[in-house]
Amino acid sequence: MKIYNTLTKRKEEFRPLNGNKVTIYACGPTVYDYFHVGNARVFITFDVVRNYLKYKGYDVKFVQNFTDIDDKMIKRANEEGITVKELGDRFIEEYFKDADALNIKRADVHPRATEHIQDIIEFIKVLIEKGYAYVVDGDVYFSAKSFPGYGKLSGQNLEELEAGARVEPGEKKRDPMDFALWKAKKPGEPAWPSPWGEGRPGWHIECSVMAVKHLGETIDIHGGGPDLIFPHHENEIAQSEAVTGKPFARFFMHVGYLNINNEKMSKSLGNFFTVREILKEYEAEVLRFLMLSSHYRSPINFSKELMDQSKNALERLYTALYAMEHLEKVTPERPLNREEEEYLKRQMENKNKFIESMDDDFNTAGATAALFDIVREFNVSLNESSSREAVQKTKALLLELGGVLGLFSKFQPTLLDEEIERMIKERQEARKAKNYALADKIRDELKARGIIIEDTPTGTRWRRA
Ligand SMILES: Nc1ncnc2c1ncn2[C@@H]1O[C@H](COP(=O)(O)OP(=O)(O)OP(=O)(O)O)[C@@H](O)[C@H]1O
Ligand SMILES: [Zn+2]
Repeated sequence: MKIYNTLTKRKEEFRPLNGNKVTIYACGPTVYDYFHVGNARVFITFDVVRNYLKYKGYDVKFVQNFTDIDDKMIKRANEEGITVKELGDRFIEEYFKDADALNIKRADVHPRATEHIQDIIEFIKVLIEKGYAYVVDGDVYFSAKSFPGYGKLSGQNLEELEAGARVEPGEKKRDPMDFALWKAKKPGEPAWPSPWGEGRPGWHIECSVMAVKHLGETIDIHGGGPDLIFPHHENEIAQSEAVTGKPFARFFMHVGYLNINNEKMSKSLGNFFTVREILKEYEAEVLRFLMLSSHYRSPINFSKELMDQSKNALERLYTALYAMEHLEKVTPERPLNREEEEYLKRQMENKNKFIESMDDDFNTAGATAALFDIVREFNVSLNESSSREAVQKTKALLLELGGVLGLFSKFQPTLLDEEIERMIKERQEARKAKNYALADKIRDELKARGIIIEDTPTGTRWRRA
């Protein structure tokens, strides 16, 4: 399969470094607020990348960090009158709520910067010993010019970079291109002891340290949003390769911008929707589907119209799934006839189309188109007199491929009457035992599956919505 590599600016054949193992590190959120739809694009993209590599049989280890100490964290914690730790704990919890709703699975490791301070200090010590970093009044800076490959990711040379660089007030670096590894404590800021005095780590160093610690000196795939190419990932490369002397990441993947009115959705511009807001109006899967309908590197111009289009498209897929579910119950169990065998061959071609699309730099737009081809083929070819096997195989195929994209999490096979009765009995027992949380959960689950229950003085009654 091929992946577009920002390092070489072209699609390259992907093979893992170590046999069947694939290591992926994605830069995660700064946890000072709910995440917005632009951030969600990155998380959903890497969730799909990971799913697909697993589907292909790779043994994937995926790490996504939480940046839980930086200027934004400190500012927000002060505004709210809480500690940076409390702020981080709160928004990590909120991150998981939205991620769960969007069916973004947990990473194998979600390291937090503040839990790696000692590792960061050790890493910086090596950089100083090797002559890549220097100390000024309790700050430590990385000297960009000391690292020969500096600029290789963003494709800029030192002169171009120098023209864009400046020294911010309060920074004591020798050269405008240098960047902070360690920042001396300022009044009112959280700080940790270090050989250079109390302070806190810079942003770039945390990812270098956590990636190497959890995934090894060379990782297969490193990624994030488009604004991370420079300086964040450029700096990560410099720090990591200066320490290890090995290539840091073999492939860099960068997601395209999610825009609104053709401008980057961002907190600082104020033109953003949080995922939490969107979920009040739409099923989470609609947002996920919207992201998948474009190639991950193409820009997306987010709008209500686009959400509505995605909603309709997703509904078409669900309608087909429920039609398959129905046919599966009423069709005769008999061997496939010739036409049905031909039909299943055409569906296998659609499956191949899905795989070819995904093999081509995770082209989810092509992959979702293949799902619609499967549905179209089903709609014209099968009916109540078709062989049950043909229906079952179609449904299994659609669920398998949709599952790779993280879709159809809301698909629930229809409940039989006796299953409903059994769940109602369980709920009654839970209520008797005063386990109201479980009782409500059962009621909600029934509701999600289209069963309405009513408690009456003579017992609980139910009906299908
Ligand atoms: N509009 C966007 N489109 C695509 N990716 C984005 C967008 N905005 C942020 N990202 C990405 O989301 C991830 C999480 O970033 P982070 O939490 O630092 O964002 P942020 O700084 O809060 O966002 P903002 O850019 O809105 O200030 C990063 O990989 C970042 O590149
Ligand atoms: Zn990072």
